[in-house]
Amino acid sequence: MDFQQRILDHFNASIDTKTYASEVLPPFIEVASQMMVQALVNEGKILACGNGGSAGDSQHFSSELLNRFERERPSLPALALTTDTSTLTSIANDYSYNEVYSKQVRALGQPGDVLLAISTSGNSGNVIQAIQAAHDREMTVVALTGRDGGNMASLLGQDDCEIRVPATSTARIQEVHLLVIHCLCDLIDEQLFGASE
Ligand SMILES: O=C(CO)[C@@H](O)[C@H](O)[C@H](O)[C@H](O)COP(=O)(O)O
Ligand SMILES: [Zn+2]
Repeated sequence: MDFQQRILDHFNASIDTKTYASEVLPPFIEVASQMMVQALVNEGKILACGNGGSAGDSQHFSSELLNRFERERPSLPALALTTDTSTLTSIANDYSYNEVYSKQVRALGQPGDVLLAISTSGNSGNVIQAIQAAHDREMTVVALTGRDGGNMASLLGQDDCEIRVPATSTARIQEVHLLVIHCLCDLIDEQLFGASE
């Protein structure tokens, strides 16, 4: 096995996916950033959820709002619903794993908040139910998806925004999701705190 070539194959596939995504995603990323800025300006917050690597992305996003991205600025209200193991395990144990995020959204979400729903397949049941709960709470949804958008895509309304990575590999989709998250953080700072040098 030629591991050097295998590594290069990963790098090249990731580069190709990002190049293709750069041709289709920027307008959706801008809209999503505007949705988030509107929530923050109106004293709202952003909740984030996903599974596996997307749980990590949820926490990556919330930490960059709560702490900072690349500039000194006040903390911004964001919360990853993926971290409280007592809450997650009790809901999964007492009800269903599909409800681990939706029950938190129903408790924490307020009208005007945004849910960042992350799923490479668009078919994770707990993320789907989180979207339904967000709509019930009069929240809007930014969906980070891939493939054909899955069942999440058909749940989204005209006030929501889907950022769908044009790829099928979970790893390649996630690599673009992280770039999208950093674009969102940058655009939020630019709109809230002025153009950077
Ligand atoms: O990170 C990876 C694969 O790269 C995995 O942990 C992946 O996140 C898990 O299989 C998730 O359960 C996939 O869920 P989803 O992205 O389809 O919603
Ligand atoms: Zn991964």
